[in-house]
Amino acid sequence: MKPFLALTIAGSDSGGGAGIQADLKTFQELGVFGMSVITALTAQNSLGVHAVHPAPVSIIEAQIEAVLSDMGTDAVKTGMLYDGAITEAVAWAIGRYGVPRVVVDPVLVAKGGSELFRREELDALRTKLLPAAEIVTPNLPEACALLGLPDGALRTRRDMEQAAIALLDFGSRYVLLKGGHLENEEEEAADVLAGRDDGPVWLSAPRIPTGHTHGTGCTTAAALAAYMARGYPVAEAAAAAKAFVTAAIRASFPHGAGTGSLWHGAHRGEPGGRR
Ligand SMILES: Nc1ncnc2c1ncn2[C@@H]1O[C@H](COP(=O)(O)OP(=O)(O)OP(=O)(O)O)[C@@H](O)[C@H]1O
Ligand SMILES: Cc1ncc(COP(=O)(O)O)c(N)n1
Repeated sequence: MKPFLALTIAGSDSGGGAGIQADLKTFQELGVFGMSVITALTAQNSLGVHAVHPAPVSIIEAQIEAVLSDMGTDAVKTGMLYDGAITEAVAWAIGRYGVPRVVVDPVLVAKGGSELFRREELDALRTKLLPAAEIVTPNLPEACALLGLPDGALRTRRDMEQAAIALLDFGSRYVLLKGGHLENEEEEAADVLAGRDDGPVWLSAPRIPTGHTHGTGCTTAAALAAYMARGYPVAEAAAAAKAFVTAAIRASFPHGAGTGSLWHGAHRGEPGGRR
């Protein structure tokens, strides 16, 4: 048996809840063999990002080359890319190796507000990477930044639908706009999926009353990539990823003194707690 393969190109989170660590846990949970290209090291815990050390572009290119020239992959997921030069190198390599399915999570800011990407170099994401994506998965602040809108400009479901459709102009086939940050949606955590050929579809789940949501975005995009690696069409992969992340948020736990982590094994239904 040869398993399906997925490659994450992202930053390392020492706390284990987001970035490369969340992605590899999610791939494994969903029966997909995970591989990784590390773009940056972060010293991170529940209280925030304490230090960031980007990798040189040459070692990022070497990691991608090592994996894709020999092993190949069924899907790629990108996360924290830190700056324009790394973004361009990743976009180029994805194009060179003809990666079949590409999920771009345009990570800009961590939960606590630390910048994980150089804002002034956002054009590299817009013009180089988004056209290579089958699907891009911004949260509301990321959608505002990509569209050049002021932060907080997207406040209603109608705003979200319009923004998701507008984001398609950057060239991806689909946009999954995540509504975790939509403050006036008390009852539901609702995301909208827009496609070039399909009208917007809403994916909703009950909003879970927890502050322990470190890594929700990475986990969603990684689950999407895992299901896409397994051959699911985008709409089915997005619905399955939503179910996976909702279960992981429901089983989230205090992990440090600040924002706690998701439990990626929750979908198995096993109790994860200590005795
Ligand atoms: N409290 C919650 N209960 C249920 N689902 C949630 C909750 N918060 C976020 N979600 C869901 O989690 C997924 C990730 O969305 P979110 O908007 O939080 O991503 P993100 O902003 O990229 O993550 P982060 O804020 O960690 O960077 C979405 O499907 C969203 O609807
Ligand atoms: C290395 C790294 N990558 C991404 C995020 C964002 O995390 P999320 O949006 O999933 O909370 C993070 N905090 N650290």
